[in-house]
Amino acid sequence: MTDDATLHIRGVNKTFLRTGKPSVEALRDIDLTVKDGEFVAIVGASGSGKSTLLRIIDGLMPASSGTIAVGSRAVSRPGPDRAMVFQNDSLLPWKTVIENVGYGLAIGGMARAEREAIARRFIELAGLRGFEHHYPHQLSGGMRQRVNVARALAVDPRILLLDEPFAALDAQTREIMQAELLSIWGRQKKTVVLITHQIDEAVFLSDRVVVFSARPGQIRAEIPIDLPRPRDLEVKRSLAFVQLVDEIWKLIEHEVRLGMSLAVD
Ligand SMILES: Nc1ncnc2c1ncn2[C@@H]1O[C@H](COP(=O)(O)OP(=O)(O)OP(=O)(O)O)[C@@H](O)[C@H]1O
Repeated sequence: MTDDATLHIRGVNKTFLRTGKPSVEALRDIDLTVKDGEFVAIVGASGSGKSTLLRIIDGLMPASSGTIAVGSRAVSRPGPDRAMVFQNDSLLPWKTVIENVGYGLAIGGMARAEREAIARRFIELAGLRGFEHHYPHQLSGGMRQRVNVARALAVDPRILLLDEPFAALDAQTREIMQAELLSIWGRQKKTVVLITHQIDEAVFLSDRVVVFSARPGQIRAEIPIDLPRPRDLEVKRSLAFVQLVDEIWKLIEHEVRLGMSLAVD
């Protein structure tokens, strides 16, 4: 496996062909490099192809054209170097927390004792110590989403792909999760691509915010976020933070309005 976890997205296009209906051009000419250890957030109108791009990066779906590489290695299918966290928790309801967190390792063939030891480490990191043998239905939404994040981290991916991971949470839980994610990332230094509709979440977490145009998704702007790190929730009250959120909102507002008028049947 390559040591360099830089993500290279080159000339990616995606058009969905639909039987009996017009095709949908979702992505056009996406070129993006996410450096090893960098945290990049993607924001944009609904339907601008953000989730499609993440699925292509993860290898769940092929691009119509273009390439994805991690370091010098081209990727076209899911692999242990990338892990995805979805908006809705995707836990197995019949498995306990420790079994869910160790699930990716079990699939990889790791023996029980070893994978449980690793799972315990990530359960602890996610602040879930004491809940190892609970089932998903015994946890709150925020706790389930922490299990999802722990499960993604347990396979030790070089690249973490987060598709609106906190969208289903209430505002306070979301803020706590944002701070937790930052502290985990501060220790683990993964390459991260986060999709979010919350501009303040994008600014708070990332090194760079990429703004997508309305469909077909194209990169409209890239805004470096030069707020000092480590960041805590206090930074959200600073003038620099508010100005960045405002700048990005102005960029995206026009695209959001356009996106509303482009809904697909
Ligand atoms: N399997 C598919 N078949 C046909 N069209 C699709 C398919 N998946 C996505 N699309 C279309 O591609 C476009 C991009 O969808 P995508 O989910 O990537 O957007 P998004 O930016 O993630 O949206 P949101 O922010 O609402 O989640 C949309 O118009 C969507 O309807």
